[in-house]
Amino acid sequence: MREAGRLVEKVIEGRNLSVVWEKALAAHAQWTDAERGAIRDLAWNALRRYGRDDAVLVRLLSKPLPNSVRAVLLVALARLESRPEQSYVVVDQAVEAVGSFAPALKGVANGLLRNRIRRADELIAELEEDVCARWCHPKWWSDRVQRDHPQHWRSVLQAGNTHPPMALRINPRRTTPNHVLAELGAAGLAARVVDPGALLLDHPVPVSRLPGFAAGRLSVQDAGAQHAATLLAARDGERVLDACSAPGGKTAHILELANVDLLALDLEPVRLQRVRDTLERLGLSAQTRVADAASLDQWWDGRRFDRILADVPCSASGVVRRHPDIKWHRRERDIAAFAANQARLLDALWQTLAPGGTMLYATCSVFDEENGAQLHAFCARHDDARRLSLHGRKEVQLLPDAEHDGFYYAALRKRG
Ligand SMILES: C[S@@+](CC[C@H](N)C(=O)[O-])C[C@H]1O[C@@H](n2cnc3c(N)ncnc32)[C@H](O)[C@@H]1O
Repeated sequence: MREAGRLVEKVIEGRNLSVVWEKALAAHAQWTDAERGAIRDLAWNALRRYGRDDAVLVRLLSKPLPNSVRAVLLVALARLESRPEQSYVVVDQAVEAVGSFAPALKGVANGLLRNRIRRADELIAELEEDVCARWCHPKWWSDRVQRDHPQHWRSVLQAGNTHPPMALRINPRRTTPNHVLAELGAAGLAARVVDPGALLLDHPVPVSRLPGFAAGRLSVQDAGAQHAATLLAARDGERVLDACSAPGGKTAHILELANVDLLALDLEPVRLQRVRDTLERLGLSAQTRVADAASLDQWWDGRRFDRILADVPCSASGVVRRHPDIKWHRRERDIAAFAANQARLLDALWQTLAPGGTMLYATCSVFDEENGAQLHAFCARHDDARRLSLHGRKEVQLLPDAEHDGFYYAALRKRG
């Protein structure tokens, strides 16, 4: 609980969860897979529920506590919710964790958690009126989801607070779904096919337990993300641009499905190296280049592409259960900044698309400003752009659920 508390403490002080997690892993190479999994679960769950449990702390504390103690209490409050049958064990663990670095505050921690157990019903009733506490999302965020998805806003917010599913992508160049299902079964891992080439594990496991991963027979990729390569539908011999490619899941999928000449760009050198590593593991090849995709003079040689995947940086509001710190760090004004950058990328990339070519626009957002409204504005600016139908619709908005994360896709054809 102390280690999970350290992660939560850094996040409430404004740090990025993925970065602090990578650093913690590097500093504790001795942690076993089970320890890593347990610490990760505790910290991620606490951050998914932060809006609610922070409101509980506000109600139960009479004076402020150091962030280190608050963080352990947040971990313990989330645990009390998920394991009510172990409530007194949770209290003991939390008190011991606080005692290890702030012995004078053990009593406060103990009293607060026992108070939370005693007053559970009363607190639930009080928090019902507080939107942030009720939905565990900032109010501006839940208001926006409600406005953009009036039919489904509750399920979107609820999905954002759950443990995400773990999906696998089969590399058809090396194996088949049936073969992978058999290999997983032999390793004691139950899974089912959810889309052609996509399997959903019944229970997430560390990658090291996946048979065939190192040999490149499969990859971990959300089932919703796997729509990108199939919707792009690149054909053998085409010239393809993956404009924002890192860490490379979609790049690899495109290359698994067709023999194309692919250029993968990304702004971040460290992230682009992950694309190269992934391609090597899977036995695939592409040109890779560090560049700002919108600055054509940095990277474009003037030869146009038949297909472009623009999987642009976005709010990540469709994958928030995987990155729960995002909910608390984003500000509403960030969404307009993302949308402006997306428009800049789209306008630049459009120039590099061949007449008759296709650009697939993708985000992992559920906010309309980055999705439908973005495409609407793009088409108003470019009279040589025509929306292509995707599965009979002008766009695909996947909302997060038990099988996949939230993604948005729209395809544009350039007049020939
Ligand atoms: C949504 S992620 C891409 C995920 C990737 N397509 C995949 O499936 O693995 C967006 C990526 O865009 C990169 N990026 C952000 N701004 C960029 C820019 N101006 N030009 C190129 N890449 C950019 C980020 O570094 C990040 O890796």
